[in-house]
Amino acid sequence: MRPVTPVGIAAQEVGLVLDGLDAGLPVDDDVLARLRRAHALLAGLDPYVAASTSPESAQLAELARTTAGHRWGEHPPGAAQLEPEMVSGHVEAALMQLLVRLSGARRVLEIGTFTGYAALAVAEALPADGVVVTCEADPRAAAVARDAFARSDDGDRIELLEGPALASLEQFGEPFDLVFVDADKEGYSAYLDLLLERGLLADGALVAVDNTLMQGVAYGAPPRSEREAEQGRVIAAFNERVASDPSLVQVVLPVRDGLTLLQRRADG
Ligand SMILES: C[S@@+](CC[C@H](N)C(=O)[O-])C[C@H]1O[C@@H](n2cnc3c(N)ncnc32)[C@H](O)[C@@H]1O
Repeated sequence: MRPVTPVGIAAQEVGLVLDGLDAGLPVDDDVLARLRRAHALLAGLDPYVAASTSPESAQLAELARTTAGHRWGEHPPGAAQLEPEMVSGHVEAALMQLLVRLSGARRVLEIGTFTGYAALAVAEALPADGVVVTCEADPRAAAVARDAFARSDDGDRIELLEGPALASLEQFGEPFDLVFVDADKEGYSAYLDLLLERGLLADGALVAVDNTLMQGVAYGAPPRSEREAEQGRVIAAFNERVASDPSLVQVVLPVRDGLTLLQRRADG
């Protein structure tokens, strides 16, 4: 079957170039044309997806700017390095907003707030009596998010719990309609177990899990650091656990760094 996706076509072009180079063929105009096509296919993808997606609100655009410009400085011992690239951002948050509206969710849980972009996006899409509970371990990120929520008309629908998410989850009693898992990758399996075992998922609840492609390392792309290799192994193990659980149905969307949508089977 010939590839039909932009990424698949780009991979085929680069593969043909590599085959030629392995066979000792020269870098001629045909090779350069294939590389240029592959580059155009890949480089244009994210900007085109963003440009074709509904624009973010003014308050989300402002939070995106604040996040991009924030200087986190030295991280305290034991805390992870925070960086602007952690933000979920426009396209992924637009998808979360659509999921809120499609599912009719009223109670949403986010694990991993960072500066609050997705929480604020979800709050925008929730009905007036909806609530998003968001968990953040790092006080520096929580402070930026709290400030953004305080300045927003949608902020009164957001409850920010500061501290390790696992401890917060253990205190919840009421189930959620939609959960966005976007914190430490090592915790993903424990979060899912807890959600399932403690009855924190309402009937038909949807769980969206971020970074399930882990920059390609999850499916075998060579890692650029030992940290990346470890994160790739953790996410690959999580993906296997989800795929081998007959009580779940799931789809992995290649949105941003991969977003898995999963649900307990109705008869599971
Ligand atoms: C990728 S960012 C989240 C991005 C956010 N969802 C957004 O929409 O912009 C991951 C966040 O999870 C937080 N985090 C890491 N481990 C955590 C834990 N055990 N409990 C709660 N938050 C944690 C990090 O401090 C970081 O702010």
